[in-house]
Amino acid sequence: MSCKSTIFDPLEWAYVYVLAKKTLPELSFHRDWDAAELAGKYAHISYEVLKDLDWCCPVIYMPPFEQVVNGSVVVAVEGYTAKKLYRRGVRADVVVTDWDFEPEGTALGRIAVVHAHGDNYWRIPKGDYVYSVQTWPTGCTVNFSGFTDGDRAVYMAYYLGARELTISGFYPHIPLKRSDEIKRKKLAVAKHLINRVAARIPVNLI
Ligand SMILES: Nc1ncnc2c1ncn2[C@@H]1O[C@H](COP(=O)(O)OP(=O)(O)OP(=O)(O)O)[C@@H](O)[C@H]1O
Ligand SMILES: Nc1nc2c(c(=O)[nH]1)N=C(CO)CN2
Repeated sequence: MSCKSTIFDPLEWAYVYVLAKKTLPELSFHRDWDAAELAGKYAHISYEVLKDLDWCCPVIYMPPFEQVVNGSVVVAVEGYTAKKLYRRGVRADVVVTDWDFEPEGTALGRIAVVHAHGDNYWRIPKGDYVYSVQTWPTGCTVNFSGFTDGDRAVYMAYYLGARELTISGFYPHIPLKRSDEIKRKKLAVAKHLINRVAARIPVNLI
């Protein structure tokens, strides 16, 4: 398989990145490029493996999800969610993760999309993963836009051809894992970005 770096919509990414930096100046964006370079060295699988799936109408499961519904692709946001789906008898087709919420659950999915950023790149493993970045992509990495795992999964589905999508469990008012100012601001960014995609295709929130 050919392996080239890909960015779907540089203008959208520029919008997202400005928004994220303005909202969350406490994060280490100055190390995002180091993260992308490392991911570029790790990456040997193109995001194109994702094109083998039928993206017409995916379901994206966020960590607090309750309902399981039919869809053409099952996307789990974080290993935690892949585990939760597995316990309900569902295998994730894709796990979108920045490797910090029960990452061992990533192995339960078929394809993992591992995000490298300036506050995690020393923790992400080298493996048979698709690597996403939040800089101009390098090596075999991909920039889908989006920021947190949840909204990045939504952008990914949109760019891979979703004509409509369902999100199960996006409850930003009930933060999981921890509830601090950074988490609340990240979830507010996620909500804003999901709404941007929802202006382009129908997004059902359940
Ligand atoms: N109520 C919720 N609580 C937590 N995450 C949610 C919720 N609803 C949706 N999500 C999505 O699930 C992802 C969970 O990832 P995780 O809890 O690891 O946080 P994160 O965004 O990686 O931030 P941090 O690394 O600072 O904890 C979030 O990025 C967000 O997109
Ligand atoms: N530099 C940096 N980038 C990120 C971070 C983070 O903590 N630091 N968290 C994200 C997902 O929530 C997405 N991108």
